[in-house]
Amino acid sequence: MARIRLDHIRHAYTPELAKADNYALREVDTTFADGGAYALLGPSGCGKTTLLNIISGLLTPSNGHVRFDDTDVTMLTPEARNIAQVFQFPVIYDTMTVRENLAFPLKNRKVPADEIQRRVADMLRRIGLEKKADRKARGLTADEKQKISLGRGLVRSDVNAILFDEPLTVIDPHMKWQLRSELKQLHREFQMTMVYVTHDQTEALTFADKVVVMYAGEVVQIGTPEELFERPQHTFVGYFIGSPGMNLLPCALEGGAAVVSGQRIALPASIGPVAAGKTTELGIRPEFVSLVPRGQGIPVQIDKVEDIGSERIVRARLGDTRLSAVLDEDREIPAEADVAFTQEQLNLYADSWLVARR
Ligand SMILES: Nc1ncnc2c1ncn2[C@@H]1O[C@H](COP(=O)(O)OP(=O)(O)OP(=O)(O)O)[C@@H](O)[C@H]1O
Repeated sequence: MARIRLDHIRHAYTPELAKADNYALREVDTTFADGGAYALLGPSGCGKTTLLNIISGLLTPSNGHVRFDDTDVTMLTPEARNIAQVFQFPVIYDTMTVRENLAFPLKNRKVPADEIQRRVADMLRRIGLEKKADRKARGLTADEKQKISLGRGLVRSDVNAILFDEPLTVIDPHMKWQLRSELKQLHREFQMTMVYVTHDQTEALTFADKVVVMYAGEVVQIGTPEELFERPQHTFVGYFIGSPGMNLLPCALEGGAAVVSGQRIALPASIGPVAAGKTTELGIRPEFVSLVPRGQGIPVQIDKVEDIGSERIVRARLGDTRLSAVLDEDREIPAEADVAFTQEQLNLYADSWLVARR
């Protein structure tokens, strides 16, 4: 497996788009560690597939270089890059049996027959198709065919990386969980470099060690699920990760406090200075907002309480600013309440980026 270096990558699909400064990837400069499991997460159109295709060699970037370890692969074809790919829809040979499909990439690489047999048997078990091993792929369901695609991607051990583009889209919801666990298990056992594109945060957070959050052609944060939850580097990450997302309250700064709709909220002393002229927002996860008796916190107007099983979401307004709180279901919710914030969990954003702590 290999370390993947994305060295100042930019991409515009046509020269005209480049001239108009309309880049699908505005600037990506990062390194994926050898043996890491990365998920590229972001909304439709943010550039995930473009970046994956640049890693695989299906696209050549307008600027920058791709390196696998110390080899510059920017101009190499996907075949020459020695990678495995799993796409959104099955790519298999319909006239071959399931077993033959799985053996195919190994035979191509001239792997010895006994090893092929062993690896294929292991993969059949992992994807749950042992009983259909000798059936032709043609007659199988879309779901089963996609499992074969996954198996074909995972069966080789000599690839530089395995790239997945929304591979579980056609898989039945109850099977998704099982296949995701199987992928994670394979990663643990064989430490493959995996890059997995998805717009589903559950999928990204459960699969990856590191989630690469993309927004408008840029990587806005790479972090563990905990890091993305606790210290979103950009307001988009706060909003996109978590359900409901982070509360973002437009604020002014005044002597160590944020002023939101006329109410002062003391900031942790460690939050660094902010240059004048920036647009500032206070970020707080709904999980760190609590309701306290009137007079003990900041007065809000409660609009709605939603029951979501073990928790309740309180929708409120602080002046004109909307705010959510997530509370345990057994917590009583007074008709009139103030809110209080866990101070350490307050994040300050200037022009959408997290203000560093000292
Ligand atoms: N062949 C193309 N020609 C021109 N523009 C393109 C082309 N493919 C993608 N784009 C544009 O590049 C941007 C990034 O697209 P990309 O498919 O990489 O996003 P994505 O995050 O993978 O989205 P999705 O989840 O919908 O697949 C979008 O604005 C898209 O419209």
